[in-house]
Amino acid sequence: MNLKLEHISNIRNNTLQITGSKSETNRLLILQALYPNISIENVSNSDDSGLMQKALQSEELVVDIHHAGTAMRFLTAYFAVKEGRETVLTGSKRMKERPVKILVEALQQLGCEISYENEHGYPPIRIQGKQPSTNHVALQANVSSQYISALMLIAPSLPDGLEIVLEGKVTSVPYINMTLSLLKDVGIEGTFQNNKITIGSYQGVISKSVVVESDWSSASYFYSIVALSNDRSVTIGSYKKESYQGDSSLSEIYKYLGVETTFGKNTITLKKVSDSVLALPEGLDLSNSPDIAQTIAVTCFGLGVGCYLTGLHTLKIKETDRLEALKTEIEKLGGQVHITEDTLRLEPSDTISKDVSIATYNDHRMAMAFAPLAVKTSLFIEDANVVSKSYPDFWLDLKKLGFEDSNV
Ligand SMILES: O=C(O)C1=C[C@@H](OP(=O)(O)O)[C@@H](O)[C@H](O)C1
Ligand SMILES: C=C(OP(=O)(O)O)C(=O)O
Repeated sequence: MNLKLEHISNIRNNTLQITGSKSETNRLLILQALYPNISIENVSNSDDSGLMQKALQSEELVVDIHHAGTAMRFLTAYFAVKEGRETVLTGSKRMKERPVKILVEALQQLGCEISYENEHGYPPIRIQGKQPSTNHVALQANVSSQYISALMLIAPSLPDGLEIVLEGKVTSVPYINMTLSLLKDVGIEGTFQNNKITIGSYQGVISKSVVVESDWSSASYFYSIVALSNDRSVTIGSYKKESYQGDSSLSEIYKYLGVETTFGKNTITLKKVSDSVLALPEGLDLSNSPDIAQTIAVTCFGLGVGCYLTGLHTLKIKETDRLEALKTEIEKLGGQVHITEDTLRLEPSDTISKDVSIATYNDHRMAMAFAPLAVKTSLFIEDANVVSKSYPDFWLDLKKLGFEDSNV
Protein backbone atom coordinates (compact mmCIF):
# COMPACT_ATOMS: atom_id res chain seq x y z
CA MET A 1 0.00 0.00 0.00
CA ASN A 2 1.39 3.40 -1.04
CA LEU A 3 -0.17 6.40 0.70
CA LYS A 4 -0.51 9.97 -0.41
CA LEU A 5 -0.45 12.36 2.54
CA GLU A 6 -2.09 15.70 1.83
CA HIS A 7 -0.54 18.88 3.12
CA ILE A 8 -2.43 19.76 6.31
CA SER A 9 -1.71 23.28 7.39
CA ASN A 10 -2.51 22.53 10.99
CA ILE A 11 -3.31 19.55 13.14
CA ARG A 12 -6.30 18.93 15.36
CA ASN A 13 -5.58 18.90 19.10
CA ASN A 14 -6.47 15.44 20.30
CA THR A 15 -5.78 12.70 22.85
CA LEU A 16 -4.43 9.35 21.68
CA GLN A 17 -3.76 6.06 23.44
CA ILE A 18 -0.49 4.56 22.16
CA THR A 19 0.19 0.82 22.27
CA GLY A 20 2.54 -0.70 24.86
CA SER A 21 6.30 -0.60 24.40
CA LYS A 22 7.43 -3.42 22.12
CA SER A 23 10.77 -3.59 23.94
CA GLU A 24 9.15 -4.00 27.36
CA THR A 25 6.53 -6.40 25.99
CA ASN A 26 9.06 -8.66 24.29
CA ARG A 27 11.13 -8.91 27.48
CA LEU A 28 8.06 -9.68 29.57
CA LEU A 29 6.89 -12.32 27.08
CA ILE A 30 10.19 -14.19 27.53
CA LEU A 31 9.90 -13.88 31.32
CA GLN A 32 6.30 -15.07 31.16
CA ALA A 33 7.37 -18.12 29.12
CA LEU A 34 9.89 -18.91 31.87
CA TYR A 35 7.54 -18.03 34.77
CA PRO A 36 3.98 -18.64 33.53
CA ASN A 37 2.22 -16.90 36.44
CA ILE A 38 3.48 -13.49 35.32
CA SER A 39 0.69 -11.45 33.75
CA ILE A 40 1.18 -8.49 31.44
CA GLU A 41 -1.07 -5.46 30.90
CA ASN A 42 -0.98 -3.01 27.98
CA VAL A 43 0.78 -5.60 25.78
CA SER A 44 2.11 -4.09 22.55
CA ASN A 45 -0.05 -4.86 19.49
CA SER A 46 3.05 -4.63 17.27
CA ASP A 47 3.86 -7.34 14.72
CA ASP A 48 7.13 -7.93 16.56
CA SER A 49 5.29 -8.77 19.78
CA GLY A 50 2.77 -10.94 17.92
CA LEU A 51 5.66 -12.83 16.32
CA MET A 52 7.28 -13.26 19.71
CA GLN A 53 4.08 -14.70 21.20
CA LYS A 54 3.64 -17.07 18.27
CA ALA A 55 7.26 -18.22 18.43
CA LEU A 56 7.02 -18.95 22.15
CA GLN A 57 3.95 -21.12 21.54
CA SER A 58 5.39 -22.90 18.52
CA GLU A 59 6.31 -26.56 18.63
CA GLU A 60 7.62 -26.56 15.07
CA LEU A 61 11.26 -27.07 14.16
CA VAL A 62 11.44 -23.86 12.11
CA VAL A 63 10.52 -20.62 13.84
CA ASP A 64 10.35 -17.55 11.57
CA ILE A 65 10.47 -14.17 13.29
CA HIS A 66 10.44 -12.07 10.08
CA HIS A 67 11.89 -8.59 10.79
CA ALA A 68 11.78 -8.71 14.61
CA GLY A 69 15.30 -8.07 15.94
CA THR A 70 14.51 -8.41 19.64
CA ALA A 71 12.58 -11.62 18.96
CA MET A 72 15.55 -13.03 17.02
CA ARG A 73 18.06 -12.24 19.73
CA PHE A 74 15.93 -13.02 22.81
CA LEU A 75 14.67 -16.31 21.33
CA THR A 76 18.20 -17.40 20.41
CA ALA A 77 19.06 -17.39 24.09
CA TYR A 78 15.67 -18.78 25.15
CA PHE A 79 15.78 -21.80 22.83
CA ALA A 80 19.50 -22.37 23.52
CA VAL A 81 18.77 -23.32 27.13
CA LYS A 82 15.49 -25.15 26.49
CA GLU A 83 16.66 -28.68 27.16
CA GLY A 84 15.73 -31.21 24.49
CA ARG A 85 14.22 -28.65 22.05
CA GLU A 86 15.72 -28.36 18.57
CA THR A 87 14.92 -25.12 16.77
CA VAL A 88 15.89 -23.51 13.50
CA LEU A 89 15.45 -19.80 14.06
CA THR A 90 15.10 -17.78 10.89
CA GLY A 91 13.74 -14.46 9.67
CA SER A 92 13.27 -12.12 6.72
CA LYS A 93 15.87 -11.48 4.04
CA ARG A 94 17.08 -8.48 6.06
CA MET A 95 17.19 -10.50 9.29
CA LYS A 96 19.64 -12.84 7.55
CA GLU A 97 21.95 -9.81 7.18
CA ARG A 98 21.67 -8.71 10.83
CA PRO A 99 24.57 -10.22 12.85
CA VAL A 100 24.08 -12.66 15.75
CA LYS A 101 27.66 -13.94 16.05
CA ILE A 102 28.48 -12.16 19.31
CA LEU A 103 25.41 -13.63 21.00
CA VAL A 104 25.92 -17.10 19.52
CA GLU A 105 29.56 -17.15 20.68
CA ALA A 106 28.50 -16.00 24.16
CA LEU A 107 26.00 -18.86 24.36
CA GLN A 108 28.64 -21.28 23.04
CA GLN A 109 30.94 -20.13 25.87
CA LEU A 110 28.17 -21.25 28.21
CA GLY A 111 28.22 -24.68 26.55
CA CYS A 112 25.16 -24.20 24.31
CA GLU A 113 25.00 -25.89 20.89
CA ILE A 114 24.28 -23.52 18.02
CA SER A 115 25.31 -23.73 14.36
CA TYR A 116 24.74 -21.59 11.28
CA GLU A 117 22.51 -22.90 8.50
CA ASN A 118 23.96 -20.60 5.81
CA GLU A 119 26.36 -17.74 6.42
CA HIS A 120 28.63 -17.81 9.46
CA GLY A 121 27.53 -15.20 11.99
CA TYR A 122 24.01 -14.68 10.63
CA PRO A 123 20.54 -16.28 10.86
CA PRO A 124 19.21 -18.83 10.19
CA ILE A 125 20.72 -20.73 13.12
CA ARG A 126 20.13 -24.28 14.36
CA ILE A 127 19.87 -24.59 18.13
CA GLN A 128 20.01 -27.79 20.21
CA GLY A 129 18.63 -26.73 23.58
CA LYS A 130 20.65 -27.78 26.61
CA GLN A 131 21.60 -26.66 30.11
CA PRO A 132 24.69 -24.43 30.19
CA SER A 133 27.82 -25.86 31.77
CA THR A 134 29.03 -22.61 33.39
CA ASN A 135 27.51 -19.37 34.69
CA HIS A 136 30.14 -16.94 33.47
CA VAL A 137 30.21 -15.28 30.06
CA ALA A 138 32.02 -12.34 28.44
CA LEU A 139 30.95 -10.56 25.26
CA GLN A 140 31.59 -7.49 23.14
CA ALA A 141 29.06 -4.79 24.05
CA ASN A 142 29.38 -2.16 21.32
CA VAL A 143 27.34 -3.79 18.54
CA SER A 144 23.89 -4.43 20.02
CA SER A 145 22.57 -4.36 23.57
CA GLN A 146 19.97 -6.93 22.52
CA TYR A 147 22.61 -9.69 22.86
CA ILE A 148 23.14 -8.66 26.47
CA SER A 149 19.43 -8.37 27.30
CA ALA A 150 18.91 -11.81 25.75
CA LEU A 151 21.40 -13.35 28.19
CA MET A 152 19.96 -11.39 31.12
CA LEU A 153 16.44 -12.63 30.41
CA ILE A 154 17.35 -16.33 30.54
CA ALA A 155 19.77 -15.85 33.47
CA PRO A 156 17.30 -16.38 36.35
CA SER A 157 16.09 -19.67 34.86
CA LEU A 158 19.62 -21.14 34.98
CA PRO A 159 20.65 -23.19 38.04
CA ASP A 160 23.39 -20.75 39.06
CA GLY A 161 22.18 -17.53 37.47
CA LEU A 162 24.65 -15.67 35.27
CA GLU A 163 27.60 -13.33 35.48
CA ILE A 164 27.98 -11.32 32.25
CA VAL A 165 31.13 -9.30 31.58
CA LEU A 166 30.74 -6.54 28.99
CA GLU A 167 33.80 -5.81 26.86
CA GLY A 168 34.48 -2.45 25.20
CA LYS A 169 32.15 0.53 25.05
CA VAL A 170 28.58 -0.43 25.93
CA THR A 171 25.93 0.72 23.45
CA SER A 172 22.19 1.36 23.92
CA VAL A 173 22.66 1.22 27.71
CA PRO A 174 19.06 2.19 28.68
CA TYR A 175 17.83 -1.05 27.09
CA ILE A 176 20.10 -3.03 29.43
CA ASN A 177 18.78 -1.07 32.40
CA MET A 178 15.23 -1.68 31.14
CA THR A 179 15.87 -5.44 31.25
CA LEU A 180 17.25 -5.15 34.78
CA SER A 181 14.28 -3.04 35.91
CA LEU A 182 11.72 -5.49 34.51
CA LEU A 183 13.56 -8.39 36.15
CA LYS A 184 13.33 -6.46 39.44
CA ASP A 185 9.62 -5.78 38.86
CA VAL A 186 8.94 -9.50 38.78
CA GLY A 187 11.12 -10.06 41.86
CA ILE A 188 14.46 -11.10 40.34
CA GLU A 189 17.53 -9.39 41.73
CA GLY A 190 20.39 -8.30 39.54
CA THR A 191 23.17 -5.73 39.42
CA PHE A 192 24.95 -3.84 36.64
CA GLN A 193 28.18 -2.29 37.90
CA ASN A 194 31.51 -1.56 36.25
CA ASN A 195 30.72 -3.48 33.07
CA LYS A 196 29.62 -6.56 35.00
CA ILE A 197 26.03 -7.78 35.21
CA THR A 198 25.11 -10.36 37.82
CA ILE A 199 21.71 -12.03 37.95
CA GLY A 200 20.76 -14.63 40.50
CA SER A 201 18.95 -17.88 39.84
CA TYR A 202 15.23 -17.98 40.60
CA GLN A 203 13.58 -21.40 40.56
CA GLY A 204 10.32 -20.50 42.36
CA VAL A 205 6.91 -19.42 41.11
CA ILE A 206 6.45 -15.75 40.22
CA SER A 207 2.91 -14.37 40.47
CA LYS A 208 3.25 -10.76 39.41
CA SER A 209 1.30 -8.47 37.15
CA VAL A 210 3.31 -5.91 35.22
CA VAL A 211 1.88 -2.93 33.34
CA VAL A 212 3.77 -2.05 30.18
CA GLU A 213 4.29 1.67 29.65
CA SER A 214 3.30 2.89 26.19
CA ASP A 215 5.98 3.06 23.55
CA TRP A 216 8.23 6.14 23.67
CA SER A 217 9.74 5.45 20.23
CA SER A 218 6.17 5.69 18.86
CA ALA A 219 5.72 8.94 20.81
CA SER A 220 8.60 10.45 18.83
CA TYR A 221 6.40 10.91 15.74
CA PHE A 222 4.01 13.10 17.73
CA TYR A 223 6.91 15.17 19.02
CA SER A 224 7.87 15.70 15.41
CA ILE A 225 4.31 16.60 14.32
CA VAL A 226 3.97 19.12 17.16
CA ALA A 227 7.42 20.59 16.47
CA LEU A 228 6.46 21.15 12.81
CA SER A 229 3.03 22.60 13.62
CA ASN A 230 2.08 26.11 14.74
CA ASP A 231 0.97 26.49 18.30
CA ARG A 232 -0.64 23.04 18.62
CA SER A 233 -0.75 20.32 21.26
CA VAL A 234 -1.29 16.57 21.37
CA THR A 235 -1.90 14.43 24.45
CA ILE A 236 -0.79 10.78 24.41
CA GLY A 237 -0.93 7.96 26.95
CA SER A 238 -0.01 6.00 28.94
CA TYR A 239 3.34 7.47 29.90
CA LYS A 240 5.20 8.16 33.10
CA LYS A 241 8.06 10.44 34.08
CA GLU A 242 10.25 7.68 35.52
CA SER A 243 10.34 5.60 32.36
CA TYR A 244 12.43 2.49 31.69
CA GLN A 245 12.67 3.54 28.04
CA GLY A 246 15.71 5.57 26.98
CA ASP A 247 13.66 7.20 24.23
CA SER A 248 11.89 9.19 26.95
CA SER A 249 14.85 11.56 26.48
CA LEU A 250 12.55 13.00 23.78
CA SER A 251 11.06 15.31 26.40
CA GLU A 252 14.48 16.94 26.85
CA ILE A 253 15.65 16.78 23.23
CA TYR A 254 12.51 18.34 21.74
CA LYS A 255 12.76 21.35 24.08
CA TYR A 256 15.47 22.49 21.68
CA LEU A 257 12.95 22.15 18.85
CA GLY A 258 10.25 24.18 20.59
CA VAL A 259 8.17 21.42 22.19
CA GLU A 260 7.28 21.43 25.87
CA THR A 261 6.21 18.19 27.60
CA THR A 262 3.76 18.25 30.50
CA PHE A 263 3.34 15.05 32.48
CA GLY A 264 -0.25 14.36 33.57
CA LYS A 265 -1.45 11.41 35.66
CA ASN A 266 -0.87 8.87 32.90
CA THR A 267 -0.34 11.08 29.91
CA ILE A 268 2.04 13.51 28.33
CA THR A 269 0.92 16.67 26.58
CA LEU A 270 3.24 17.94 23.88
CA LYS A 271 2.85 21.60 23.07
CA LYS A 272 4.56 23.85 20.58
CA VAL A 273 5.80 26.78 22.67
CA SER A 274 8.48 28.49 20.65
CA ASP A 275 8.77 29.72 17.10
CA SER A 276 12.16 31.32 17.49
CA VAL A 277 15.16 29.84 15.65
CA LEU A 278 15.62 26.39 17.07
CA ALA A 279 18.67 24.15 17.08
CA LEU A 280 19.90 20.97 18.71
CA PRO A 281 23.20 20.85 20.60
CA GLU A 282 26.03 20.24 18.11
CA GLY A 283 27.06 16.58 18.11
CA LEU A 284 23.98 15.31 19.96
CA ASP A 285 24.90 11.74 20.98
CA LEU A 286 22.08 9.25 20.33
CA SER A 287 23.92 6.06 21.27
CA ASN A 288 21.46 5.67 24.17
CA SER A 289 18.39 6.20 21.98
CA PRO A 290 19.15 5.02 18.42
CA ASP A 291 15.50 4.50 17.44
CA ILE A 292 14.66 8.21 17.53
CA ALA A 293 17.50 9.32 15.24
CA GLN A 294 15.34 9.19 12.10
CA THR A 295 12.54 11.19 13.71
CA ILE A 296 14.93 13.88 14.93
CA ALA A 297 16.73 14.21 11.58
CA VAL A 298 13.44 14.59 9.71
CA THR A 299 12.03 17.11 12.23
CA CYS A 300 15.14 19.24 11.79
CA PHE A 301 14.80 19.02 8.02
CA GLY A 302 11.12 20.03 8.25
CA LEU A 303 12.04 23.00 10.43
CA GLY A 304 14.80 23.99 8.01
CA VAL A 305 17.47 23.76 10.70
CA GLY A 306 20.67 21.77 10.43
CA CYS A 307 21.80 19.16 12.93
CA TYR A 308 24.82 17.03 13.68
CA LEU A 309 23.92 13.68 15.27
CA THR A 310 26.54 11.28 16.67
CA GLY A 311 26.60 7.82 18.29
CA LEU A 312 24.73 6.30 15.34
CA HIS A 313 26.97 3.22 14.79
CA THR A 314 24.09 0.76 15.37
CA LEU A 315 21.86 2.30 12.69
CA LYS A 316 23.60 0.46 9.85
CA ILE A 317 22.48 -2.97 11.13
CA LYS A 318 18.85 -2.24 11.89
CA GLU A 319 15.80 -2.90 9.66
CA THR A 320 17.76 -1.20 6.88
CA ASP A 321 20.95 0.85 6.80
CA ARG A 322 19.16 3.81 8.35
CA LEU A 323 21.99 6.28 7.69
CA GLU A 324 21.98 5.58 3.94
CA ALA A 325 18.17 5.54 3.85
CA LEU A 326 17.91 8.90 5.64
CA LYS A 327 20.44 10.50 3.33
CA THR A 328 18.72 9.23 0.17
CA GLU A 329 15.21 10.23 1.20
CA ILE A 330 16.04 13.64 2.73
CA GLU A 331 18.05 14.48 -0.39
CA LYS A 332 15.05 13.58 -2.59
CA LEU A 333 13.15 16.24 -0.66
CA GLY A 334 15.85 18.81 -1.36
CA GLY A 335 17.99 18.52 1.78
CA GLN A 336 21.70 17.87 2.03
CA VAL A 337 23.02 15.14 4.31
CA HIS A 338 26.54 13.90 5.05
CA ILE A 339 26.99 10.58 6.78
CA THR A 340 29.89 8.59 8.22
CA GLU A 341 29.82 5.17 9.92
CA ASP A 342 28.30 6.73 13.04
CA THR A 343 27.30 10.34 12.40
CA LEU A 344 24.83 12.33 10.35
CA ARG A 345 25.09 15.99 9.44
CA LEU A 346 22.07 17.75 7.97
CA GLU A 347 22.62 21.14 6.37
CA PRO A 348 20.08 23.92 7.05
CA SER A 349 17.69 24.41 4.13
CA ASP A 350 14.67 26.52 3.31
CA THR A 351 12.56 24.52 0.89
CA ILE A 352 10.94 21.10 0.88
CA SER A 353 10.11 19.57 -2.50
CA LYS A 354 6.45 18.74 -2.97
CA ASP A 355 4.91 15.33 -3.75
CA VAL A 356 8.11 13.36 -3.28
CA SER A 357 7.67 9.59 -2.91
CA ILE A 358 9.49 8.35 0.19
CA ALA A 359 10.87 4.80 -0.01
CA THR A 360 10.67 2.95 3.31
CA TYR A 361 13.08 -0.01 2.86
CA ASN A 362 10.98 -2.43 4.99
CA ASP A 363 11.66 -0.07 7.89
CA HIS A 364 8.66 1.06 9.93
CA ARG A 365 10.62 4.02 11.26
CA MET A 366 11.31 5.38 7.76
CA ALA A 367 7.54 5.58 7.11
CA MET A 368 6.71 7.07 10.50
CA ALA A 369 9.62 9.51 10.64
CA PHE A 370 8.76 11.09 7.28
CA ALA A 371 4.95 11.21 7.74
CA PRO A 372 5.03 14.33 9.99
CA LEU A 373 6.33 16.32 6.99
CA ALA A 374 2.69 16.43 5.80
CA VAL A 375 2.38 19.36 8.20
CA LYS A 376 4.68 21.19 5.72
CA THR A 377 3.90 19.67 2.31
CA SER A 378 2.15 16.83 0.49
CA LEU A 379 4.16 13.63 0.05
CA PHE A 380 3.86 9.92 -0.71
CA ILE A 381 4.88 7.10 1.65
CA GLU A 382 5.71 3.84 -0.12
CA ASP A 383 4.72 0.51 1.42
CA ALA A 384 2.98 2.33 4.27
CA ASN A 385 1.84 -0.91 5.97
CA VAL A 386 5.41 -1.36 7.11
CA VAL A 387 4.47 0.60 10.27
CA SER A 388 2.84 -2.52 11.77
CA LYS A 389 6.25 -3.78 12.90
CA SER A 390 5.93 -1.55 15.96
CA TYR A 391 2.79 0.61 15.59
CA PRO A 392 -0.08 -0.92 13.55
CA ASP A 393 -2.50 1.93 14.39
CA PHE A 394 -0.14 4.68 13.25
CA TRP A 395 -2.13 5.83 10.20
CA LEU A 396 -5.44 5.64 12.11
CA ASP A 397 -3.99 7.77 14.87
CA LEU A 398 -2.70 10.35 12.37
CA LYS A 399 -6.24 10.59 10.95
CA LYS A 400 -7.46 11.48 14.44
CA LEU A 401 -5.11 14.48 14.29
CA GLY A 402 -6.62 15.54 10.96
CA PHE A 403 -4.11 13.95 8.58
CA GLU A 404 -5.69 13.10 5.24
CA ASP A 405 -4.40 10.15 3.31
CA SER A 406 -5.42 8.16 0.25
CA ASN A 407 -4.22 4.88 -1.21
CA VAL A 408 -2.43 5.35 -4.49
O1 LIG B 1 16.47 -4.18 23.46
C1 LIG B 1 15.64 -3.60 22.76
O2 LIG B 1 14.41 -3.71 22.96
C2 LIG B 1 16.12 -2.75 21.67
C3 LIG B 1 17.44 -2.32 21.64
C4 LIG B 1 17.98 -1.41 20.60
O3 LIG B 1 18.82 -2.17 19.75
P1 LIG B 1 20.44 -2.16 19.86
O4 LIG B 1 20.84 -2.52 21.21
O5 LIG B 1 20.81 -3.19 18.84
O6 LIG B 1 20.87 -0.77 19.48
C5 LIG B 1 16.85 -0.78 19.79
O7 LIG B 1 17.38 -0.19 18.63
C6 LIG B 1 15.78 -1.76 19.41
O8 LIG B 1 14.75 -1.17 18.68
C7 LIG B 1 15.15 -2.35 20.63
C1 LIG C 1 15.68 -1.57 15.59
C2 LIG C 1 14.42 -1.84 15.87
O1 LIG C 1 13.93 -3.06 16.15
P1 LIG C 1 14.61 -4.50 16.17
O2 LIG C 1 16.09 -4.34 16.33
O3 LIG C 1 13.98 -5.19 17.34
O4 LIG C 1 14.24 -5.17 14.88
C3 LIG C 1 13.41 -0.75 15.92
O5 LIG C 1 12.28 -1.01 16.33
O6 LIG C 1 13.72 0.40 15.55
